[in-house]
Amino acid sequence: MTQGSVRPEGLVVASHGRHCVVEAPDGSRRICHPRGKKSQAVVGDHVRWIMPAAGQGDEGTIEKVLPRRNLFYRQDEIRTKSFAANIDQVLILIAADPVFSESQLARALIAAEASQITPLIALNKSDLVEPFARAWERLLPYRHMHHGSEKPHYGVLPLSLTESSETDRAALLQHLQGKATLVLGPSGSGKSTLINLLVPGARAQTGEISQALNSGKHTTTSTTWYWVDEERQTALIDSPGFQEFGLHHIGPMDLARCMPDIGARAADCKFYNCTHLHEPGCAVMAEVDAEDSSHHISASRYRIYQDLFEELSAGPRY
Ligand SMILES: Nc1nc2c(ncn2[C@@H]2O[C@H](COP(=O)(O)OP(=O)(O)OP(=O)(O)O)[C@@H](O)[C@H]2O)c(=O)[nH]1
Ligand SMILES: [Zn+2]
Repeated sequence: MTQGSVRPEGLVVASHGRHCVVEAPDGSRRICHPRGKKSQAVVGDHVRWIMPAAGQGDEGTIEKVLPRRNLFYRQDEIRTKSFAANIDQVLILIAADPVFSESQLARALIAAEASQITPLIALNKSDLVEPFARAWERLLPYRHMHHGSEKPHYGVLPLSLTESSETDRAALLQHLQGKATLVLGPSGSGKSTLINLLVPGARAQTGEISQALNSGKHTTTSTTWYWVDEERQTALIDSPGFQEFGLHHIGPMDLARCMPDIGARAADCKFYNCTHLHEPGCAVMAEVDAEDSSHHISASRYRIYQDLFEELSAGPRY
């Protein structure tokens, strides 16, 4: 068998099962297979790859996945699912309608903290006045979360992607410029609207890729990388899987560290190994719904902490 030619570093821009699409520095794209388990790549990976030799088809081979700066993933009791590698931030897109799940939002934020990736929250559909006011109110603990410094811990951005699309496009671009941003959000929050606003023709691109990957079958790729600009400096990564956000890779005792409002108080607990569930002298419990305190922890945030602590402490069910 003749050897194919080794190509310069490539970027994985889509994945479907074991197949993926690799983009060369010149922008050309090709379907690739991993050579073995170790070369199994995810979207955002930089890879060393080989083009097929003449007469050996047109699919390339991934030889090596280069070291990752980070990997954003979720984990349930059985398996790990990767969203993407080497990303700069996670944009969590929720909306005034459908009503968002605070628990899902908290889970995504915890996963981002655990991977040390900056999250940004955007609340869409500000044109739906009353539902928006309610949702904005529910985001109060997130808008006001501080961790020592004056600057809020999380950016929270109001948007109306359909009603004031041009203004919001500009506002969003300020946050996205020069970065690779993973977009996550529940169904109906406006992810497709957002991607089509920033990447005209995204739909067509996805269609082509999924068609190539599945040789014509109408299934969508699981994760896709889109360039926003021609210079290929700003990217959006679209990925499903927000609904079942397992956090089994996080130990219960690491949970407080990944919830900044709770973590900020934990150092003042009487016991160094306080679980903040029942201990005397717990500084966290003292702040739950404390009306006139700057260290206020909302009742809903504390309930999410309790539930997650229990979930992450439980052994495997099988
Ligand atoms: N009123 C209002 N509707 C919006 C806004 N942005 C998006 N929508 C509508 O919300 C609906 C859902 O938007 P999509 O972009 O399809 O949502 P999605 O997150 O991609 O949903 P899935 O494909 O199910 O994951 C569509 O009917 C949009 O037109 C907005 O700012 N205001
Ligand atoms: Zn405590």
